[in-house]
Order: sequence, then C-alpha cells, then structure tokens
Amino acid sequence: MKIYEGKLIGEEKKFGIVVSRFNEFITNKLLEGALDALKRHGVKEEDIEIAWTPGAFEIPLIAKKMAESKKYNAVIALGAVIRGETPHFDYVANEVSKGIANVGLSTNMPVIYGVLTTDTIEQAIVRAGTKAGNKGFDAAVTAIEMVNLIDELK
Ligand SMILES: Nc1c(NC[C@H](O)[C@H](O)[C@H](O)CO)[nH]c(=O)[nH]c1=O
Ligand SMILES: CC(=O)[C@@H](O)COP(=O)(O)O
Repeated sequence: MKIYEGKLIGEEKKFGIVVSRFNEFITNKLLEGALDALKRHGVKEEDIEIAWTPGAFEIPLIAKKMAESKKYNAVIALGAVIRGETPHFDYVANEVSKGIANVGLSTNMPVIYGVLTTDTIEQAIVRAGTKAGNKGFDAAVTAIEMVNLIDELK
C-alpha cells in the first residue's frame, strides 16, 4: 500500500503571499502568523514575496498573477471579510472563495485559502492569533504540505 502525504519541510521552496489591506488590524496578524510558520519550517526570508491588495475581492486576480509567474511553489491568500449591515459581505466572501479556488485549479498550483469570513470582529480576532490560533499560520503550513505532496506525486 502506498500512502502519499506532504512533509512539513519548507527548505528550498518559494512562496508568494497575497494579503488584503481591508481590516488591516486583522490581516497583519494573519501575515505575521504565516511568516512565522514559513520560517519555522525552514523557508528562507528571500524565498518569500508579499503582495498587498486593497481588499479581499482583489485577491484572486493577484493570486493568479503570482501563480502564473511560476516564481513560487505555492501562493498563500490572506484576508478578513467581516459582515457589515448589508448583503455586501455575502458577495465579497463568495467571490473571493470561488476565485481563489479557481486560480489554484486553473494554474495547477497550490493556492491556499487563508481568508477569514466572520460575522463579527471578535470572531476574526479570535482566529488571528488569539484563542482559536492563527489561520495565517495554518494556511502557511498547508502550503508547505501541499508543495511537498505534489512533489511526491510526480
Ligand atoms: N467589506 C470588506 C471588504 N470590502 C472591499 C472589497 O474587498 C473590495 O476591495 C471593494 O469592493 C472594491 O473592489 N474587503 C475585505 O477584505 N473585507 C471586508 O470586510
Ligand atoms: C464585507 C463588507 O463588504 C462589509 O464590511 C461592508 O459593510 P456594510 O455591509 O455595512 O456596507
């Protein structure tokens, strides 16, 4: 029986991070978590590039540009979409998740979904480095695992 699972070793791998500025109080924490995870798993600082978008809605386009550049082994998408008073949240959240998934499939590259979609600011804070951990850290670990899993399947 042969089982494939990506090792959590980041040496020699290159990562692009696309992070949205909207709700920067939260997304900065997600970015810190992602950078912490990459470095603690052996990724060199020079092998990480970061692109900032105005909001989460713009993430898929920049993720696609990064993936198509072939400069990285994986792209990590970080954002925080927090519900307001109108249905705008649903449109943004739906398009961002769909867009990011489509980029990964269309470019054949791991594009990891690290975008918080929460009803309240408190829910976002809890997931950006406090009680529920840091979803940016988790997304970066997922990126490392996916890169190595894909290498194993070659
Ligand atoms: N409300 C949030 C937004 N809204 C902005 C959109 O993402 C986009 O930048 C704008 O509609 C222009 O295209 N963005 C977030 O990242 N988080 C939000 O909570
Ligand atoms: C997710 C959003 O776009 C949201 O923050 C916008 O807030 P509102 O619905 O109150 O305009």
